[in-house]
Parts: sequence; structure tokens; C-alpha cells
Amino acid sequence: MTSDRHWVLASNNAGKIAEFNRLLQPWGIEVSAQKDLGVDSPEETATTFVENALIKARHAARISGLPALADDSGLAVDALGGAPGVYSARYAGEPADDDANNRKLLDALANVPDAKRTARFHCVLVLMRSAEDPIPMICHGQWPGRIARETTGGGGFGYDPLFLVPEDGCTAAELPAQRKAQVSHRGRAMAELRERLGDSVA
Ligand SMILES: O=c1nc[nH]c2c1ncn2[C@H]1C[C@H](O)[C@@H](COP(=O)(O)OP(=O)(O)OP(=O)(O)O)O1
Ligand SMILES: [Mg+2]
Repeated sequence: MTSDRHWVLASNNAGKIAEFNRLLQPWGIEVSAQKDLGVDSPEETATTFVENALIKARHAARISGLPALADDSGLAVDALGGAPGVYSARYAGEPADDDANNRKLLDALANVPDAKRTARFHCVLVLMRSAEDPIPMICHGQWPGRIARETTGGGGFGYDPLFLVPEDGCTAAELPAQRKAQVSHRGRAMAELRERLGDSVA
């Protein structure tokens, strides 16, 4: 099915790219970040993770001529009715700024007690074999946790310093990269993709 051994990774987020390089390492597929192939970032105009991931994958596949893997992801906070959700990257405005986003989230939850600070990360992956692929492969992973009262840890990216992982008793920014790759929304979505690709990857 996906016999092509060179994919474009339809993301400009260095944190995501590092995680994908780790996750894809055993797959026997060469992956190039889109900017290394001269692919810019399209506007994310949709209101769902699925549609934004389709936009990113189709754009990268069209320009590069390679199969494209895109990730649209974000943090859904229960006390905020699922916000920032699809708008996670732009929560505090554009251009995207992780520190400003984290500060805005802490402010928004200032009066929310610990028991109500539940949240989850979502990751939707789209794999398109070509820009005209009529059946893109769509996978979804979730990662439940809670929002801390202050940032802790220097690893990861985005909202990781505020995302408490219940099983580990620390924030996602304190987890070893290997552990985050196993348990995160992205790791889970990638496990689904791997399963569905079956024998077509190494
Ligand atoms: O594991 C994660 N750990 C912490 N934060 C995360 C994670 N996964 C997504 N996030 C946050 C970052 C960003 O605020 C938004 C994704 O937005 P999203 O548009 O999908 O990515 P992006 O604009 O950073 O890069 P790109 O679109 O080029 O892939 O959710
Ligand atoms: Mg984006």
C-alpha cells in the first residue's frame, strides 16, 4: 500500500518533528521535515483537528510529490469547555508563542480548583499517499491529565510544562522523551497508524 520509503512530515514544529523522528526511527522510512523540501505552512482554516490535518498533509504532498504525514493536535481543558482545542497554537495570539500560551492558560484557570483542572491532549494524524489520495488514513490519540498551577520541567514543547501526567506524578516536560513517545496522544496515534499500515512498513 504505502510502498514509498520517503515521506514528508507536514509540520514546522521542532518539538513535534523531534518526536516523530524518534517514533518513526524503527519503521524503516526516510522522513523529511517539510521545510527541508521547500514546503511552507498552509493556513489552518478549519474548525476540526481532522480537517486541519488534511489541509497540512494535502499541501505538503502536493508540493513535495511525496506521501505526507501531518499532525494536528491541541489541548482540550474541561473547565474551559474544551478550549483552547483546535486553537491551541494561537491561544495567546499569533505568531504562536508557547510561553504566552501557558501564561494565558494559567490565568484562565486561576480560580479553578485542583479537582476541576482535568484536560486531555488530542492528536489527529493524517497520512496521504498523494495530494489526490481519495482515502487518507486518519488516526486519533488522546492523553488525559490535569493542568498544574505553575510550569515545571524543561523537556518537550508547547503546554508540556503545565500538563500533569497522573501515572507519572510529574509534568510532561519532566518525562524522558522515550516515555512521552510511549504514552502521549502522539505516541498513541502513531501506534494506531503502525497497526493499520501492517506489513506495508518494515
Ligand atoms: O505533545 C504536546 N505537548 C505539548 N503541547 C502540545 C503537544 N501537542 C500539541 N501541543 C500544542 C502545541 C501547539 O500549541 C498546539 C498544536 O498546534 P498545531 O497547529 O497542531 O501545531 P503547530 O502549529 O505547532 O505546528 P504544525 O501545524 O506546523 O504542525 O498544541
Ligand atoms: Mg499549526
